[in-house]
Amino acid sequence: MPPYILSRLPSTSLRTATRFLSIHKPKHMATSTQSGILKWASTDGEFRRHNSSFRSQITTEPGARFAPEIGRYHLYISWACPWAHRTVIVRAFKGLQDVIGLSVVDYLMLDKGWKFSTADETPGAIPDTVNNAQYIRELYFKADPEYSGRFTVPVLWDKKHSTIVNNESSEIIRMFNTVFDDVVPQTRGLTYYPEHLRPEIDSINEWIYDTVNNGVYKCGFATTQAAYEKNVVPLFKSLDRLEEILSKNEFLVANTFTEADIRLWTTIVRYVHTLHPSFALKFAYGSLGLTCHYTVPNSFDPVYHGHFKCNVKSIEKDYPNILRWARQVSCKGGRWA
Ligand SMILES: N[C@@H](CCC(=O)N[C@@H](CS)C(=O)NCC(=O)O)C(=O)O
Repeated sequence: MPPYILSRLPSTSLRTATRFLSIHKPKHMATSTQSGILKWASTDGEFRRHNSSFRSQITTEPGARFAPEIGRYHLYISWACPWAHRTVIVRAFKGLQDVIGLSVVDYLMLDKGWKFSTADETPGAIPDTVNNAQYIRELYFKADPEYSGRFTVPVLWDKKHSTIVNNESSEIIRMFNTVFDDVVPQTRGLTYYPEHLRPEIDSINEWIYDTVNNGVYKCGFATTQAAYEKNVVPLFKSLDRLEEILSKNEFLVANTFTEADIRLWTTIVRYVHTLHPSFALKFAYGSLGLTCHYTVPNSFDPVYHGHFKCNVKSIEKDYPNILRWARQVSCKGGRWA
């Protein structure tokens, strides 16, 4: 096993992180010897996210190729994925469970990428009853035989044209937010992207995406000390900034619960060991009619703090307002289900 990259920490603030660390890089993290689908970093050691390839929209415009219809679309997610997690939350908040089908891949991703399992093999998994695929990659090739990008979740599938509509979570949540309003009148007008707050939401999303949502990946998948340090500092600056915002506000934008909260929450919830499982499971998942089996009580997904080594500070100990907000968002899930 290669020596753990943080053993060469230069600055005092970063050095404090070592008290949280194990001394070896976890096996699943990218190394320069990894190849193929599990190779995350570029040759300079930095993780660079690829743009999502399928960017069509479901719209209510007359003659639209992808029109909102009950039972026509299917969402593929992984419970392990914060991007996919956003989409399944908005699907639930907007009451779309009976409108858009759901498949959940196995939590484990190996050489062929995300795989489907039965619930007996992996609790929480929901096989692909639409395409009968064994791996997510099959959907990409069905939609485009020449596809050469990554095989990511979420995937929003159109059964009518047998193709992928969109595989970009930020766009999928925007569609779910409004486009089915005529077919699900019960949640019409319930919006997580209110018009008057859009500039503020867009602006906060932008830096949170770069330094927090994607920032944790840039730290976790870095294969050099330099690449790690370049990204861990902005990540914690942003967490400090969020702590300040949340010390004065209930939610991120205008004291209103918006998509900015949902987008941040799915990252933070993977960060915190002590967001009590009853909040996360019962409120955020259970009462939404969903079950999250990949977490177990008392070890709430420690992926970023532990595996990704984003551990200069701890949310539990150093960010009381982010923790308070994260718990509150979990409760919102229950109230709105
Ligand atoms: N831009 C995409 C990113 C999705 C993404 O990166 N998903 C990860 C899981 S968290 C994935 O499926 N990765 C598989 C791979 O890159 O091979 C989105 O926001 O929807």
